[in-house]
Amino acid sequence: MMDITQLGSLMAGVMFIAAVFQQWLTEELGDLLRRYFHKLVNYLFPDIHITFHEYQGDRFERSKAYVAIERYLSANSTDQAKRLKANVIKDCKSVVLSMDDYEQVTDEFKGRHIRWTSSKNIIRQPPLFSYRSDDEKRFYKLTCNRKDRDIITKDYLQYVFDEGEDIAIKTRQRKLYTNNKAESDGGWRSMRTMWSHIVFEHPSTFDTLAMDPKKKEEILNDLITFSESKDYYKKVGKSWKRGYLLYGPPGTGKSSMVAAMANLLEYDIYDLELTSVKDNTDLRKLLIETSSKSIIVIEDIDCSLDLTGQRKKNNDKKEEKDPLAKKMEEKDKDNKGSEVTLSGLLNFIDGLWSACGSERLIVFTTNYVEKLDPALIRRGRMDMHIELSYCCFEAFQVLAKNYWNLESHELFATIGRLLEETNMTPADVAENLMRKSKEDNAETCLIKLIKSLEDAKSKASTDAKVGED
Ligand SMILES: Nc1ncnc2c1ncn2[C@@H]1O[C@H](COP(=O)(O)OP(=O)(O)OP(=O)(O)O)[C@@H](O)[C@H]1O
Ligand SMILES: [Mg+2]
Repeated sequence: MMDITQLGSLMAGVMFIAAVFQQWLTEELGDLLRRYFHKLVNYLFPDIHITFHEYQGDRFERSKAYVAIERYLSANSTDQAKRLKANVIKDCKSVVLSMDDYEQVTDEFKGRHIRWTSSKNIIRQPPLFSYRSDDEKRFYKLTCNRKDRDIITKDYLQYVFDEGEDIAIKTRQRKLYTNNKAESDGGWRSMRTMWSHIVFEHPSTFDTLAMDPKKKEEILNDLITFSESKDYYKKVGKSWKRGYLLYGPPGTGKSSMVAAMANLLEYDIYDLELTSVKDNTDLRKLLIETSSKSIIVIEDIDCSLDLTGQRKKNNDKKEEKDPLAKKMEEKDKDNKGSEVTLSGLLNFIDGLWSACGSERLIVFTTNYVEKLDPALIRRGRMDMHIELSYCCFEAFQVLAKNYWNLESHELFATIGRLLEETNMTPADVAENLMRKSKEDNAETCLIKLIKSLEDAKSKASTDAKVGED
């Protein structure tokens, strides 16, 4: 027979086992129930929603994601929407349509369906201290199936953002920037941007550029390869930029080529006037403010600064200078107004800061390549050296086609011979071919050009004779 104590222990043991079993059952059951509950919710509500607000927090700037989505939807899905908003761009030259509030469009990505809705929240009481005066908060809502969540949030959204950025680049108005001396004078003014800009509209293209066709083809290929090599530059660990040195006599098309490059790749141009830059710090500030997809051009680099001299000066630093010479040097510096040094410029081109933007060309132009410090133009800094020279016959043919739509003419042979015998810049040839009065026609202009070439030839031979004497 069991005594009372043994019975009590047995009961306690049974109760303990029952409690453990009950807890296990609840957990298992709970898990099971939870799983079924989730399944039921997924079945009843299979979609997830992601919202993208136009403004995040109280920021003044529109959210980049929202703007990219807006552009993407404008380009791809507006034909589905019934109510559209019109945005006029490029000085009323084109209209971009975007879907109006509370419109809905659908999209498809790798077989998955996506729904986009444009919507807005009306804020009853706008915050007291807000940059924005509007009391409407717009947002886009993306709806997709829960099971597509990963592919949509990773691949699809990245695709939408990239497409949005591409559209922005294609539809933007390109700009020609220049650095303004007055803006970098210090004080409150230095807070403002140091670049000022106008709309960039230059008609020069590679088609209108008169030069040796082989060389032109080589430059075109180089530029196109560069613009398509984002991944390659990343792979080899180089920042995505390329330097071009354009050299040759005045009027051979250096500036025209910079414009043609910008038109080909749809880049902005930053025309950097080095003599207006106070010092290396300002040069770096200017660099930081430039955007990607741009050409930074320093024209007539040989005249911009005494860069080679500057280097020499640094080398003689240790020598004791006589006070008068020192004073003269300082005065000279004041007159020049710029303390940018060669090393500052080299840093600008390929120092660490130069990687702050990407897809950028740096172009130097000069009439005197031999005057430049070799450090400035070594390969890697100026990757391609392009000589623009006097007009050859092929270059003349391009100009004849541009100015008179002329492919051939009996006078072409004479012109070809004269161009071989004398040096004339494309600018001068173009000047002769230009229509200046109503009486001018292709033939009168060709005759005018022949006359100019003959004059130039006889002038060159008299100059040579004088030189010999
Ligand atoms: N290679 C060229 N092809 C077509 N047009 C040209 C060419 N070179 C010069 N021109 C014509 O001459 C004008 C002056 O040329 P551009 O300003 O490009 O010369 P540049 O080499 O930059 O001269 P500079 O060294 O004086 O700055 C251009 O507006 C263009 O009409
Ligand atoms: Mg020029």
